[in-house]
Amino acid sequence: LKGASNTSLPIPFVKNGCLPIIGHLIPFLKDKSKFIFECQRSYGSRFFIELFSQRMIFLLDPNDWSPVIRNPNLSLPVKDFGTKTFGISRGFLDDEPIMNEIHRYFKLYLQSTESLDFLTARFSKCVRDVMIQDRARIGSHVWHPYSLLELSHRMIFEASGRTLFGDMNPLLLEKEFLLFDKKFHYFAAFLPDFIYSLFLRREMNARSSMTTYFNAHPHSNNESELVHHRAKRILEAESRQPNDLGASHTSIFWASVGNTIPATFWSLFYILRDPHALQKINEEICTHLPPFSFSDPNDKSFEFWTSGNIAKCVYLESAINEVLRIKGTPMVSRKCYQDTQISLADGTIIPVRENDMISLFPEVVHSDPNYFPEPEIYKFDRFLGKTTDAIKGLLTFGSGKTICPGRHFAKNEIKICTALILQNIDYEFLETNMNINCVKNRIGFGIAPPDCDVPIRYRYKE
Ligand code: HEM
Repeated sequence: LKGASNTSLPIPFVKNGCLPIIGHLIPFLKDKSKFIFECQRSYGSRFFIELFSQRMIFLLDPNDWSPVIRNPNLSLPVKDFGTKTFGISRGFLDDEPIMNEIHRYFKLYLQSTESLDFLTARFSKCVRDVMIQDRARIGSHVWHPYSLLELSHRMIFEASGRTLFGDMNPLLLEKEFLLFDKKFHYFAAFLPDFIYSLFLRREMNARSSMTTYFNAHPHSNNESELVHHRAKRILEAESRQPNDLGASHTSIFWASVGNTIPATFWSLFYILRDPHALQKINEEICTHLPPFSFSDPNDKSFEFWTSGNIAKCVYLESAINEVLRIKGTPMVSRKCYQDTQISLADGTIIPVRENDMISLFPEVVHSDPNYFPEPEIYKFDRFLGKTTDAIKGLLTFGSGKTICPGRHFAKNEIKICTALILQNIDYEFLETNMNINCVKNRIGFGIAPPDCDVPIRYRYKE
């Protein structure tokens, strides 16, 4: 075993499932959750594995997380994501001044109260527009057979694309997005290049089509400030290669919908089946968020759908946080960019080499009864009065300097879709007692979609 001779770490090397050259790649890609929990049972909360020649050190005890998050030599492998996952050139990603500026834009244009309110109201309007079109297509008060994931996709995909990118038609990219998204876990696993060109050619082509589209349309009318300033800065950069703008837009496009669609699915899946949650959430939506008119083109009710008013829906907030806990299974990965050491909670010091990866796996905490009593049960009011940022161990959006900058917008998107569906749509589940799990190989990248869709029928209320 290659890794065994490498052991200079004071923590065990996992022997199960390790093959020559590729190391633990197969069990890791197949079902991360199962593999990590099995390793935890055999080796405790600290162990390491190998993926090709890279060491991946797992620290599953949340008491060990803060020295990792705070260590300046460890950070989210943004450059690997950029190149391997989205095809951005390495030279461009190495341009520190540009990258720092773009990072600043994330804070400024996704998180400031003014920008967040603008994006939130615009997103509400865009979902309303999608609903108006949909209602015109299927008619009002006519039952339409569909499925819950499709409905979540339909409500989020176009509205989110238009909110960020302005007057473009996101549906032109839908087929390519779905192809790429289905195999996203391979792109985010940073595999050797030949694997992509040999086995994932269709998905590579789909990604290229999105890049080409965005290269040809760097700006659109009514684009968000984030997209506007980012595109402008990228176009000015001397380090930029021809595809970098399109690839960077593709990365934001994916980031903005790749997790929000499954999160909305799970939110509806749990809330719609819980009469008590439905009653409480319906009451507060009715009080704080004005319904819109399907017939009045000048209706401006979406302007009241601000972050402030949405935040008044405290049961909805708690219900969404509970979805983020029960289905939020990211792997918070930090790459080591310079040899360093980490001093863990019990005083153990771990030497970490350049190129090692440290992984925290919040699902271990999200499903720990010491943190969340009866963790397997969805309790819509579990987080009443608490915010996700304040809850120790709930790391659905990552942590530290690179914590997801879109998290407040993402939560508003999920809430808006859920609220608008409750306000405007009657629905019925066509099958009860379905046993639905997450797509296993998507675990580790945020919120995994369901492994099968849930048949429903819906109709617009009169
Ligand atoms: C439910 C939805 C979402 C989930 C679960 C999610 C989760 C995450 C996670 C886990 C990270 C890595 C953080 C880290 O390891 O420190 C991340 C990064 C990021 N997310 Fe999100 N995200 C969501 C929605 C969004 C949205 C709507 C946007 C943009 C509009 C967005 C933009 C980004 C960006 C730009 C980064 C990279 C940050 C950096 O380079 O520092 N995300 N997200």
